[in-house]
Amino acid sequence: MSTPPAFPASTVLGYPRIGPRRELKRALEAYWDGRSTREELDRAGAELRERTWLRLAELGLEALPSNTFSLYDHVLDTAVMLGAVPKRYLDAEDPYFAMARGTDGLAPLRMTKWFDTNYHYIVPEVGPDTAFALDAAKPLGEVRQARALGLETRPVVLGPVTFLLLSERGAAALDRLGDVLACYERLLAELAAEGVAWAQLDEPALVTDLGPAELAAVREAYERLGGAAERPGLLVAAPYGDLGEALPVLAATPVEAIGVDLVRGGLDGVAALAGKTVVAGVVSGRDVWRTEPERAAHALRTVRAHAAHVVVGTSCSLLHVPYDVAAEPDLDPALRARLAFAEQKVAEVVELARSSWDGPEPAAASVPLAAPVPAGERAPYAVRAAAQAERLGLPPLPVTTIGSFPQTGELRAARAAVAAGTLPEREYDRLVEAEIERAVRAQERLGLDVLVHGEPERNDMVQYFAEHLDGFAVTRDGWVQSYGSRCTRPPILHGDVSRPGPITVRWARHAQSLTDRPVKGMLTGPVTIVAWSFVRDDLPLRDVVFQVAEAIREEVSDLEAAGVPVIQVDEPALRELLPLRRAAQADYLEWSVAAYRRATSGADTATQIHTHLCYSDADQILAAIDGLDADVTTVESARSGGRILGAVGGFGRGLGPGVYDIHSPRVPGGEEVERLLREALKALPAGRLWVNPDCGLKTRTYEQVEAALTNVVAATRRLREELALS
Ligand SMILES: CN1c2c(nc(N)[nH]c2=O)NC[C@@H]1CNc1ccc(C(=O)N[C@@H](CCC(=O)N[C@@H](CCC(=O)N[C@@H](CCC(=O)O)C(=O)O)C(=O)O)C(=O)O)cc1
Ligand SMILES: N[C@@H](CCS)C(=O)O
Ligand SMILES: [Zn+2]
Repeated sequence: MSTPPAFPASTVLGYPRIGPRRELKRALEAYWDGRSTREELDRAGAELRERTWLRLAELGLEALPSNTFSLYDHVLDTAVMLGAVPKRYLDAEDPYFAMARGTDGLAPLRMTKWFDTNYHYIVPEVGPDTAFALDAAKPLGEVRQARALGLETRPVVLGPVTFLLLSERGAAALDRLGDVLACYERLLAELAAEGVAWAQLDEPALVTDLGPAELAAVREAYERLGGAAERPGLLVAAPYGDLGEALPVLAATPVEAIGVDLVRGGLDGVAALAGKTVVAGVVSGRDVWRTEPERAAHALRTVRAHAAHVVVGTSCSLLHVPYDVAAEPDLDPALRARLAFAEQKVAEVVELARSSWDGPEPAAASVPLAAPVPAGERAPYAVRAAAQAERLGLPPLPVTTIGSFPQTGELRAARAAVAAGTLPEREYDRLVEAEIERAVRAQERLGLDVLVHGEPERNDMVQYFAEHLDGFAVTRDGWVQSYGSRCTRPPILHGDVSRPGPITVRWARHAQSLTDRPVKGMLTGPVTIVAWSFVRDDLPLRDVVFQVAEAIREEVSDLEAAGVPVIQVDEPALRELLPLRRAAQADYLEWSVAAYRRATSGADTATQIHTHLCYSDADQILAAIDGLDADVTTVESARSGGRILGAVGGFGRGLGPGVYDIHSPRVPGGEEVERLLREALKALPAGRLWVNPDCGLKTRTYEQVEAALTNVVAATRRLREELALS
């Protein structure tokens, strides 16, 4: 191939795509509900892309990315582009959304966490029979759409090695590397024929620990793609950490440009970048803090000393940060002045690219050493189990839910009205109480054993707590995509955390007053609260987590004092924060488990502590989950094909592997639930098995939930009878 033109001076690796006012969410949900057509959905997507490119150009960004838009998920887009659509989806009315969400007769593909973020991707299935065949319509279409606006773009595609490593079979799927590379070669040829100057292949898997076979795959992939006769210039981007041992391997291939994360990754290996264009990721895509210009300039100077050409960029896609600080007039001005969302980060990239990078060396980072871990122990499990059995008197295979019941439009609108000052708080509280009663009565009717209040008062399981703790700020419109059309507004943890007063007690007490059955109080754990917030960086993360743990410990104590017999402390993000490199994992697991125990160990022997994990490969951290010492652990299992069951044999306490995939609008039949329960009974003694959905029910409707739980209870009763007879 001929030498590509010089890479322009500034770029970002990707951009938010949900829309500044969540326009994509509304367009998707209208299409799924049958209120709009596929053409209308596509038009909404096209408008969002157009707005993004025009705004990035207006902000002065020199190299614009394309194909960073997705209707649901970019990993799913890549599977479709490569023809990796499992046969069972081909006849669905809309195979793309059938894979993402399932249909009446068809379960969706698995969904799990994207590296150490709160974004979730759809896990591709790649088998020996997958008939790879390139369909480049999406990346080509976006290049053409931008060109019609007079803008040249750099298509961004997930790279072949990460695509295969993230697929169901993981590293074993590298046996299909040759066929996948043939598709990528064709893609690059089609992009070159279109006149594209540069393409970006994202390879975040390269910042994880790679063995010899995986490193050989990196070498093979980029030797082959770099050697392709017809192709654009190639930028291989490695966000979320340090390239480590993959850096010399990648640097030795003919790719012209490498994108390095200089916020999370260090500068130690930069000498290996000699002769390359380096997209220096000095502006963080993972936090909302302004970039320190001295630190960024220092990194840029260091890279310049080695690289052939330096481009100022972001550490990763800006997908993980909200659009615009200017949309947040309510934030305290002193805090606002410290913040940068996507628009501000683009402006920082542009400004750095225009500056000379001269200036003083930055002051050494001064994060204090972590404080010692406070301890806390409960009575041995056997003692607790006996006391709790006596107090609760539950049947075998107790049925419970994970906490949330459907969030209604009425509640959401009421919360918006309280914020706008058009609905008095007292009226809102009455509405919440009525909703709690509705959830409690539904659970009694359905025959559940441990009830929940349904979380109707919560906008989100993290934001709600942030709103009631000191040390946090929350945003009005700081939405970030979590999966598909679902978004969160991560709170900003900027000061010391403390609890001014009880947070959940009045709602739990109200629920318990309505029923004789035990009600489970519902709290979010310290790791998850911190993981799903943007966190101050002047303290070790573990100290911040322990501050939150102290606040949750106080809440546990107040719930107990109010007579709540079961308390669940959710930690769905425990796996998410696991460092990507093994060397750092043991330390993290030690302090994160200790923080959970600090939050829960004040509980009385007869108070049953539950925890819950979902959306991640919990089987990989089972020892740590055991270390949480919760009396009962509920985990996602239905959506992930029961893979957790293979690992739970030695698990010593109560366990509820989910039997209902709450992500999908589809309702599982009684036989399906019974089959999943039988599978669980092969892995666990009946005395330890709990019956529950994969996760909370807030994204579902009452109609779906009641139908599904009817089937769950019926299947459980059949098995209870069988167990009693045997
Ligand atoms: C369980 N999960 C969670 C994760 N992260 C979190 N922070 N929270 C979680 O629960 N990660 C892992 C999993 C899966 N991820 C998600 C993420 C998000 C949702 C979800 O359902 N999000 C809702 C938004 C929730 C919220 O903040 N609601 C507010 C505002 C509602 C709203 O849209 N208001 C309207 C006005 C009101 C109206 O008239 O309707 C508006 O602003 O325009 C609230 O309830 O008050 C979503 O819809 O995306 C689930 C799982
Ligand atoms: N208690 C929460 C946990 C979600 S991970 C819920 O039920 O929504
Ligand atoms: Zn969950």
